[in-house]
Amino acid sequence: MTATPTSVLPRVRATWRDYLALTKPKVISLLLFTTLTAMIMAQRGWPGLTLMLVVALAGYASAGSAGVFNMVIDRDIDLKMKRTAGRPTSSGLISTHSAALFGATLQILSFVALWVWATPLSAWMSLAGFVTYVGVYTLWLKRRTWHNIVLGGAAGCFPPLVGWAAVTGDLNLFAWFLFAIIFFWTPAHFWALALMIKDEYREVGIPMLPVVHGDRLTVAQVWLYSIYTVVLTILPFTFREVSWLYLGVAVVAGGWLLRLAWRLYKPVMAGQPATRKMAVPLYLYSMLYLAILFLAGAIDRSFL
Ligand code: HEM
Ligand SMILES: CC(C)=CCC/C(C)=C/CC/C(C)=C/COP(=O)(O)OP(=O)(O)O
Repeated sequence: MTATPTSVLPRVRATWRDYLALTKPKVISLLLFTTLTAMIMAQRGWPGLTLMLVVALAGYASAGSAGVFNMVIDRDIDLKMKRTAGRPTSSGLISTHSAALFGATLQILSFVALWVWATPLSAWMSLAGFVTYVGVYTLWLKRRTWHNIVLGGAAGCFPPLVGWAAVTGDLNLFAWFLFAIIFFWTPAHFWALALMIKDEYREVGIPMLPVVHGDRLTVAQVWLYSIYTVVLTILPFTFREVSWLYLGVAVVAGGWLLRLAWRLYKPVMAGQPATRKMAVPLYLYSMLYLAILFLAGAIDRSFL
């Protein structure tokens, strides 16, 4: 009898890598970037290595915990989509019970760490992000309405508030601007992606905008939200919260966002179906754009 190579046997024991995968590390990297740069903006300089490390670890744990619960709740639909079928909660490699225990532990540790070593408000903001992602987006809206990512998208806006509150113990108008920038940015980020994977969403019955109202309304919404975003990013300059460096970056990087959104909008409005190739540039650039903008804000408020 010939032995079966171990690489083709189904795995029965989860490793730390599988638990790490439950936390959606790539998505969190950008969420955390907005948290840490918001801390620098709040401090108008370096807030200290210890506080940065505490917030980075606790922020990871909180957003990671949200990702874990999202994968527990959505394990049925995740299993039916190619992109997500291999998730440990869908494949059964990690049981619902173990995943929920892991997620709850992360959330409790994060809340306590932020409360004790940062500020209570930062702990509440992080919990609010968790509740919005798991409760409002995943449990309530995701399977019900195409507005899911607009309202539920507020979850991804909390990380800068966590960072700001960790430094100042408070939130001001500029901190809420950072929240609003991500709020208006999310549709361009997500609906560009939704156009790329609309067939998968259709098959599992998730009412994302391209599935329920088609490509034309989607690109029109993406175009409108891109305009709102760019206008909004310029406003802090008028309040003298930031100076010329940030303004220059916001205009140039925002101009590029509008260019890519327009290049998606124009052919689709002219009657062409939105293809994956048409949507990829905007989806990929959306992430770079947000990173550049927050980095520019941090540099501007530290040195100018
Ligand atoms: C409701 C709001 C949002 C929705 C529905 C959404 C949805 C998604 C989805 C489905 C992906 C594909 C990732 C994968 O296959 O694992 C993705 C990728 C990504 N998202 Fe979002 N997103 C949202 C908000 C955000 C926010 C606020 C950030 C950060 C500030 C963010 C950062 C990223 C990053 C960095 C990726 C790339 C991950 C990769 O390459 O695997 N997203 N998003
Ligand atoms: C401060 C704090 C705790 C914030 C947490 C917010 C958070 C994790 C936002 C990320 C948004 C995101 C990955 C949405 C994808 O969900 P999806 O279910 O549509 O994507 P999927 O199909 O890949 O699971």
